[in-house]
Amino acid sequence: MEDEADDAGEHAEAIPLGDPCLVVDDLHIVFRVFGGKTAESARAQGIHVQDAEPPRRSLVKRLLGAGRQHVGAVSEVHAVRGVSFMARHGESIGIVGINGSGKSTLLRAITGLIPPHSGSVYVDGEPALLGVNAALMPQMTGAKNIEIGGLALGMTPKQVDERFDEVVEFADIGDFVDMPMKTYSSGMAARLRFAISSAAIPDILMVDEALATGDAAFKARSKARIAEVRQQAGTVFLVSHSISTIEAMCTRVLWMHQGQLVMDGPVEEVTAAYREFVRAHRQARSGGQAGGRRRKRNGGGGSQGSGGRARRQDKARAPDA
Ligand SMILES: Nc1ncnc2c1ncn2[C@@H]1O[C@H](COP(=O)(O)OP(=O)(O)OP(=O)(O)O)[C@@H](O)[C@H]1O
Repeated sequence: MEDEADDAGEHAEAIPLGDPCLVVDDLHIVFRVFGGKTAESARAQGIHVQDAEPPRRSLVKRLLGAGRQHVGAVSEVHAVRGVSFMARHGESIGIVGINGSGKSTLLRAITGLIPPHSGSVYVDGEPALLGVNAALMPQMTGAKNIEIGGLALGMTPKQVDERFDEVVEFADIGDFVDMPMKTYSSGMAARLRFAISSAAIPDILMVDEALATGDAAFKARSKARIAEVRQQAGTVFLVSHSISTIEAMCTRVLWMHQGQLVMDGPVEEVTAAYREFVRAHRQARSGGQAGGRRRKRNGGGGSQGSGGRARRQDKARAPDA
């Protein structure tokens, strides 16, 4: 969680809301992960992982594979767990949550990039979304990606042509537009994704961390573009670790934790609760890490003296526990 001085104190303007444009009903997203290590590290982060049934193999495959060692386990990462909410035309909805809480997965599921394991996503109209982590081609130039991305969003070749210069200017990538995207910094790529995905004023605009990568001028342009989308009855979803950006650009906030929606409400209410949670989470983690480092030093054959110091620290911390 970061606070950006540029945004601090700003608030998104409330506009009259339209009819529902999106209903997410008891949505579950499950990823199959091959390899035991991934499951272990995910579990260590508090992510809900369960061992999956091994896939049924055909007789031929079983015979060919006979004698081979089974490498790693198949596990399932339950990334989104029973999420339900409704969004209306004109809303600007922020999604907050610590790393791995399921924010991007939820957005990708709304765009239709990931099929639900169970539950449903209903969208009013055809969602013309380039989506989160949009599949722009790293080996192609920015120019080619603007063309392909624009067409994928439903623009005609003429419209792509007309908006080309505006997209380049918005993304502020200058001459890099003629370079392959793999040469871009992550900030440049994120700005270009945002510029392409918002060029056609989509019904639903998904913004995943793109705003964290720009300077104050890019943020101001993005804010104006988001306002334009909302004015034209579009809906905006914004994932950001910057609470002040969420406060400046959103009218409602969803808080995800371990794949679940733990809070959905007005900006001030949710961000206040989330700030408090993050502070406590950080304190718990820094306490845990300090303990971990201490244990490692002692375990590494440290002198009697350092072990003594560690024990005294533990005693001093005991009343807090
Ligand atoms: N393609 C995938 N295959 C397997 N697991 C995945 C995949 N994509 C995401 N996950 C897992 O799903 C969980 C949710 O990930 P997600 O990227 O949605 O979280 P996030 O809240 O957006 O995180 P961050 O803030 O770090 O971007 C994580 O445990 C992640 O490891």
